[in-house]
Amino acid sequence: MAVKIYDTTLRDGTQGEGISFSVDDKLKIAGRLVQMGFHWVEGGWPGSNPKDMEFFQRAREQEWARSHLTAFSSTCRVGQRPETDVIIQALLEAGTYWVTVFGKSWDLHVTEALNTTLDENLRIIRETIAYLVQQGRQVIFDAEHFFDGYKANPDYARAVLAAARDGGASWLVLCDTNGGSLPWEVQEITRQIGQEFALPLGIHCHNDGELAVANSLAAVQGGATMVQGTINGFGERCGNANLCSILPNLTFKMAAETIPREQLAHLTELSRYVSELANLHHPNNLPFVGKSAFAHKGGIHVSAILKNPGTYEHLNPELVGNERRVLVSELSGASNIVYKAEELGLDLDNISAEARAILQEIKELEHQGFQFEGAEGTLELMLRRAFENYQYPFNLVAFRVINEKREGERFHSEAVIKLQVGDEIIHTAAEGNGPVNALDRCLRKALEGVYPAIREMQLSDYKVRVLNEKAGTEANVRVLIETTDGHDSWNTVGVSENIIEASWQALVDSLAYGLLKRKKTSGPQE
Ligand SMILES: CC(=O)SCCNC(=O)CCNC(=O)[C@H](O)C(C)(C)COP(=O)(O)OP(=O)(O)OC[C@H]1O[C@@H](n2cnc3c(N)ncnc32)[C@H](O)[C@@H]1OP(=O)(O)O
Ligand SMILES: CC(=O)C(=O)O
Repeated sequence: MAVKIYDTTLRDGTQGEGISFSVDDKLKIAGRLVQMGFHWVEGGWPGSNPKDMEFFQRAREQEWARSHLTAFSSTCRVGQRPETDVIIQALLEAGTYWVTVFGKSWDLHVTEALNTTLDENLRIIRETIAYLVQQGRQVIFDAEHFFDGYKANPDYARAVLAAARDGGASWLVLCDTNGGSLPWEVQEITRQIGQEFALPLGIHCHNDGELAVANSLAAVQGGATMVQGTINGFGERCGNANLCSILPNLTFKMAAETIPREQLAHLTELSRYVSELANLHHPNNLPFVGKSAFAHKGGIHVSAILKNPGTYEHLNPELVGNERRVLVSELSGASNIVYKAEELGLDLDNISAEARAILQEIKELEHQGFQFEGAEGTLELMLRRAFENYQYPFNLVAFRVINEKREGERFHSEAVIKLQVGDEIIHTAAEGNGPVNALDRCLRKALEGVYPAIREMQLSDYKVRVLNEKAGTEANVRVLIETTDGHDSWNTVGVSENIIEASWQALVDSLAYGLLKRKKTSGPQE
């Protein structure tokens, strides 16, 4: 079975709240989709806005390989003829060989939204498609609200498809525009339409009932051979069918021929790239492509995947370019420690007494408020201390922070630190706009001469979480710090009832871990 993949991220995806791509972004995304072998890329609606018009002008200079670029539009307006309708003329100006036209297939929409007669709707669909075909275009017809329309008035919904066919459409796409249909309805209605119409069928689902992926797969079971959707399920209201889930399900579970299998290994990268260009967080729990899609936390799970990954994974993550991860937390068993130690290249003989001891320490620290799954830097330092006799590159002798606020003057903080580095004692002082900033500056000042690599490390995020709010200002706090060296970033954690001490722990780990990473990639420090 072959199923063609039609991407509408650049059109229906941009109808999602908070999503707006520049023309450059759209061209970049289109380029990636082409590289991966998507069959159609719907670039936008040229009659809607100048940005989409510019996209189609610039898209002519881009390489389309075996993918088709398609431009989207409504039919001509009620009472108009396509040859004089501005929206249809803009569609032709886009200059694409493929065009996608949507029309109403639910009688309610014809009378209420279009405010016209059922016959006039059939006329604008038929005449628009016939005109576009006459202008040398291949037309995909999106039958808007098809499933709702079919349930309300099946004869009229069929008449709409017949009008599109008679106009010369190449594909009939059944749309679950309001996203409220159920998989078995979609499968059965698609099957019935497939028996009545000789044209190939497509499916376009929205996710309002959280069933867009299931409905798209059901349509394929019912005979559809084109699936429309978007990357990450972006789209109007709750979004469209997510192609990042549909593609692996079709390919690996339903044995359908879609895009080349080797290209599916770029799916995770594509999904994250599109989120990045949309300036949106990439949800960890996205199936197949999310950071947590193959992350194992419970000790029982990790123990089993060490024996056979298939015990808790429905698919090999490499097939979609994702990776298996093991998290360490209070829900870990010794297996999580063994897995993590192996990943770090530490010499650990299976489940040893040391592994059990460190596991116990982790559970106790999490009870105090530490959270290691979000602080891989602190965790790695702990494991290396336990299994490799890792020594910190510096040790605290003492520090003092002075805060002063005088009426009418700015808050003033100053830190003084005494550190031991090898045999040397380093004594420094620095000011900052707050106590943590003063400590951070002072610590760097003390260490930069000995470890110049620290100059490249910047604190990129600092989060404080009060752990037992009821204790008020006496509460324990957790400080999570993210640090970057411009290429990579890492997280470290500290917990104390004193926010300065918690910050100090996380700060020290952030620099120590940065130096460790540096040593691992480029050998010993200068
Ligand atoms: C199901 C879907 O997702 S379809 C795609 C929806 N996407 C968008 O709407 C985004 C792009 N849209 C736009 O830029 C604008 O809405 C435009 C340029 C298309 C139209 O703008 P305007 O001319 O100002 O009209 P407006 O948006 O207020 O109303 C839509 C008009 O299109 C008509 N219309 C709706 N569907 C169709 C159709 N399939 N065929 C013909 N006309 C249609 C409506 O009846 C309404 O006409 P009216 O003003 O005479 O009542
Ligand atoms: C065509 C379309 O976007 C829809 O029916 O949802």
